[in-house]
Amino acid sequence: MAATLHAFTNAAELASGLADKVTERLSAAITARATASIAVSGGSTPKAFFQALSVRDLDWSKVTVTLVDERFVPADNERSNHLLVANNLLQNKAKAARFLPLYQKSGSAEDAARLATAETKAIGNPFDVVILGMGGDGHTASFFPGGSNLAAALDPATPRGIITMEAQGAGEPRLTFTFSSLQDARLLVLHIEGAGKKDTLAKAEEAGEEAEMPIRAVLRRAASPVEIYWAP
Ligand SMILES: O=C1O[C@H](COP(=O)(O)O)[C@@H](O)[C@H](O)[C@H]1O
Repeated sequence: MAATLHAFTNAAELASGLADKVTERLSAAITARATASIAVSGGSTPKAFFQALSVRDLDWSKVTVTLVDERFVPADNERSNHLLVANNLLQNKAKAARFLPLYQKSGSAEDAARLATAETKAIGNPFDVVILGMGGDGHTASFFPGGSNLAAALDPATPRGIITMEAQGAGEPRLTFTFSSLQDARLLVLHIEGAGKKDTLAKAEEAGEEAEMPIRAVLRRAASPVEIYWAP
């Protein structure tokens, strides 16, 4: 499915423009189905967007928020994506939203993935909105080059749900929604910032193995069009 690039002059304009787009889609979902769902990424990029979205007018009590991926760490760990979302998105008007974490207190990441898959089933398919990020190595969600479960995570036949991932560039073991869970979102966004990420995107758009740059799976095979939000 073709991708569309939405280029902004700076990060603040992007945060506001993306918050407007997401608000519109979540509102439409509430009107159509009385509920709305959004899965967001962690990392350093989405903070300003989260803050902009948190003050938007919306019936947040009808919105379920979850994560595209998470580190296998509790929510008080400074590297937790849950912590980032709690501090920046689940504030202001968005405090009323329901949050479903991927991290579960359990003996192993595999057990946590099973529990999180069961917990998040209630959200319903497909997600109304998915916001992906991308690392400089071409990973998205926790689909890391060289990842322990990369082939399964990217296989369209792998069911919706959460899978574990370990990889050299990942730090802690990860929990990530599978490709099949994310690729048909009603609004599928790739949010990237900076010249370096634009260069990474250009490289990903060239011929090459998906396993080398897993973002290629999304760019090439997602059922939904990919809306790329970028600012320098
Ligand atoms: O590890 C992760 O990194 C990517 C990109 O993060 P950024 O710091 O370069 O913005 C992110 O999309 C993913 O959710 C996160 O777990």
